[in-house]
Amino acid sequence: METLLKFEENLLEKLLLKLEEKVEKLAFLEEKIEEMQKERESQGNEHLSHPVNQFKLIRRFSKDWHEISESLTSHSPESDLISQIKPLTSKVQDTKSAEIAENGLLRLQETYFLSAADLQQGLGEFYNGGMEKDLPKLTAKDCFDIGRRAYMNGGSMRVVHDWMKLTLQNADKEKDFDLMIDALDHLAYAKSQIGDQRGALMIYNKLKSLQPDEKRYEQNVNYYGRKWIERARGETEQEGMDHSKLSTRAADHRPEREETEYYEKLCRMPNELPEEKLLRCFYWSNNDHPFLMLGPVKAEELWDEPEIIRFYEIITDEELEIINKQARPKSNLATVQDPITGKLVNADYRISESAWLPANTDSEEDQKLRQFRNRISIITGLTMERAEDIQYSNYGIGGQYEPHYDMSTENDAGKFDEEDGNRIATWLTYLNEPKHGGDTAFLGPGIKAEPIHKSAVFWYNLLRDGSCDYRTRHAACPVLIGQKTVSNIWFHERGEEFSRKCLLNQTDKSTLNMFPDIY
Ligand SMILES: O=C(O)CCC(=O)C(=O)O
Ligand SMILES: [Fe+2]
Repeated sequence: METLLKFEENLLEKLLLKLEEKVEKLAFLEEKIEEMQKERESQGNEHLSHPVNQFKLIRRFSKDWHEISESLTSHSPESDLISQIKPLTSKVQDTKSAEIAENGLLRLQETYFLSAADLQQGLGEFYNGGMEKDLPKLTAKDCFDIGRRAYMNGGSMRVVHDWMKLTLQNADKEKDFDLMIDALDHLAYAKSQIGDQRGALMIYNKLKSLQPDEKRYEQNVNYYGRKWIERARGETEQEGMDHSKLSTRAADHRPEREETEYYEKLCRMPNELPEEKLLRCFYWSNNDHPFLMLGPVKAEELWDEPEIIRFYEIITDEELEIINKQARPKSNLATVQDPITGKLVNADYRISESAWLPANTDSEEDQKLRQFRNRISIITGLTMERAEDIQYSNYGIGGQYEPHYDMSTENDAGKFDEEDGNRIATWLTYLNEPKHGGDTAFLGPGIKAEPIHKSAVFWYNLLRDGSCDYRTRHAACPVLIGQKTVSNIWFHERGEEFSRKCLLNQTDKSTLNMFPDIY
């Protein structure tokens, strides 16, 4: 009996431990649910058009839902709920979506000259009349992770500094002591890098008093103390001064600085045309083509040399819907279960995703897409025979496309297929209209095309003698607010021998224009 009694005591102890564990887990889940519901409610009116909300949604899947799924797994590994959560959290983690989202916000900050506080406060200036309470805010941990990302990218320490300062202010309000220590540590380093040795010293002193066992703080106090004294005596130059502008890009992804700065400036500034520039707008029927005679297309010259033309209303709602419908499952997007239908649907949050639509079956949808292609062929006078399939792209947080040429240039290693020839022209359709940002910037003329819903821009990438037109270098500016989807069609040289005749003189203006004098 004594053994039995002892055994029972042991069992009770274990049961109690189990129970406590479960209660703790339940409390954790309850807290998570409350936190996430609160965050969802604070999304404000703008929901997913707001980059901060997009960022938060991705973070919930990479962090919160991951933790929930881990916690549930230890409760009941076979649960139905886990099988729904796991594939998505793993995909979000595998695709490094949280990192991409952090970089997206940093890119917006850099391009549009936003302060860390602008972003933290929910970009109020872009929401006319947007009430303060309707704007999504970044938490202390959000700020820390963004600042840490900037630090790991090896970008501007001024940016790291500002994010860490903001982290501190918010961690103080949220009473997150551990986070304050981490933020102070990074802030001190950033200060030392931007030449504020005294500031760094003061923070390390504070850290030393908070955590006396941490040897590194003591070493840093000594080091920065020495530096500061040397500087005060004029013995050393100010060290580690960060002269780089606001570069937040990862070191291995930093194209030519000068071009990047120019492109970012173009994105940031309003479109400006030289006063003397006379650009035309007109109805285009391509020399009274029977399809266009009664319904010519509204056209507008965005630039003349090289000629960049915008056509309005060139795609129907139905065609748009088909493109979206066909492209979504093809883009490499994570799938989630639709809570109403139970079917798997795509969660499109990625920075930029592309899909190719061959439109080569007998289905009604594909026939409609071929009709769209045919319309473009009639408008441009170019054949679709060698044109590429429709390419669909969807931009996410800070989604952009760095300056590039669409054609292969002399320097490209993998040249084009000789049978098709180079990409002679580009047709770029805007499938929707973001609220801010997302313009297509043309670096040659220094202008940009706003993404206007259902319009398209068209230009030739090659000169009349087949050589590259380097004035066509272009880029997609980061999307600040809203969503942007586009579709490209690239035409190739072969088959255009009669529609765009080859000339010996590439600079002959009268023949360079696609549209000879209209008037
Ligand atoms: O999305 C844009 O504005 C431009 C896209 C582009 O240049 C491309 O896909 O080649
Ligand atoms: Fe392009």
